[in-house]
Amino acid sequence: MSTLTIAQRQTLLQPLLNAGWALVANRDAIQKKYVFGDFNEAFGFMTRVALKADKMDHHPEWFNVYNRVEVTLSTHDCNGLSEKDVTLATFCDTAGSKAT
Ligand SMILES: C[C@H](O)[C@H](O)[C@H]1CNC2=NC(N)=NC(=O)C2=N1
Repeated sequence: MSTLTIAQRQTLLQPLLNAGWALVANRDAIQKKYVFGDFNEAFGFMTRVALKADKMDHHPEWFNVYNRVEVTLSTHDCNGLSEKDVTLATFCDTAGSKAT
């Protein structure tokens, strides 16, 4: 697994940035903050993402308090953003569609 090429960053990353993901300062990673109606919705989101992550063998770095979930994605094996991060970020946005 290698990090995204310059071209891939334009074609694959840009749509995620347009959808609310942000580049993390001083790190080749992306982050998105989700706000749900309550903890139940937030944890349901985390459950769906966790099952997908384990199936992909590609796991998020995340923080949850009550109805908020902050997801950070990067690929440790290549120390940067890879296509796996794009896949998981896209899944997060589908699984997190109830977020405000
Ligand atoms: C041994 C296991 O396959 C690896 O450690 C996997 C697990 N999950 C992972 N998750 C992420 N985000 N990056 C990785 O490089 C990674 N590697």
